[in-house]
Amino acid sequence: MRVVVTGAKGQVAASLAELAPEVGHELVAIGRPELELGGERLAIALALERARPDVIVSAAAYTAVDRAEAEPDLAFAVNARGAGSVAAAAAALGVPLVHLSTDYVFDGRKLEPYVEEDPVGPTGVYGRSKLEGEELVRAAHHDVAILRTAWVYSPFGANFVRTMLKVAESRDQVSVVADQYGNPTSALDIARAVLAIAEQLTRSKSPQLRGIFHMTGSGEASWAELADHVFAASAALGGPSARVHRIPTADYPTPARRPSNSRLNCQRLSTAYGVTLPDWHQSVSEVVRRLVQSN
Ligand SMILES: NC(=O)C1=CN([C@@H]2O[C@H](COP(=O)(O)OP(=O)(O)OC[C@H]3O[C@@H](n4cnc5c(N)ncnc54)[C@H](O)[C@@H]3O)[C@@H](O)[C@H]2O)C=CC1
Repeated sequence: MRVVVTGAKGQVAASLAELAPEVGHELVAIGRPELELGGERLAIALALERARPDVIVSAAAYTAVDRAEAEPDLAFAVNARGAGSVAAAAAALGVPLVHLSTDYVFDGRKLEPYVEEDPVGPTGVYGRSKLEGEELVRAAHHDVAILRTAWVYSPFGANFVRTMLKVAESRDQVSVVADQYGNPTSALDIARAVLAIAEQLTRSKSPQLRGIFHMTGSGEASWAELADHVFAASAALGGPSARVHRIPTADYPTPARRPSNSRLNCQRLSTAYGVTLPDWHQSVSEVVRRLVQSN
């Protein structure tokens, strides 16, 4: 299977590039300048056509949640119209599309984990732009699995786990928000799941495999609990660690308001695809091991 992923250096794209050859798939990652999601629809279509995909994974996005509040036009150009253009290109090529979306389409007021049918209500520009992306993707192509994931970390790029390890190199204590709950998700696990999903999409036309699916690491955490585990795993390997000082969201004001509960229920994915991501503790330990040992 020849998998074409958008966003050459993103966490998910980099994880796919690492894994695909190991499991016998060809991976072509295309990023800027060849593929500019804020650019013309025709240019996006031509770049994807040249890559000759059997399946397209739409992983590139404007992911700077706080900066998006000051750059809504760019966030919507990339996450909404750009995503729609990728879907239109997949439709024109007659290939399935795996599109990544986010837990931040929800407002966080539900007390239980969100299911796919729950009403959406993004609290910021990033979430709104990704939600419009979902809608434009579905309007452009029927052969699509939209995967909403969350709290992504990996050995690559910018993410919370890497930030914690970096901060602990110079500080004994770090203040971390303790009243937002979600599902930490390793991009390495996303990559494995995306390939399994893409394989099934290329083989079967079943409507059960199409639509929106929640896909996160198993288990839930607050940011403070995640930080605790990062430091415990790192300390066990002789890496940097710090004490976690728990603070409420109110003490850590950010331009974008984040949902206090963005936990996702992933049952639908498991039923349709037989795919369940590993427990987050285990996956965080693996990423921390790689980061500490590469230092
Ligand atoms: N990082 C996270 O915590 C979460 C991410 N997601 C979604 O998962 C997907 C993958 O996320 P990550 O790999 O973490 O993202 P990332 O931020 O690591 O990578 C995004 C990639 O998109 C590229 N990109 C940005 N603007 C572009 C443009 N105008 N044209 C072409 N490429 C552009 C960047 O260069 C980068 O390679 C995204 O759709 C994101 O919205 C969903 C929930 C949480």
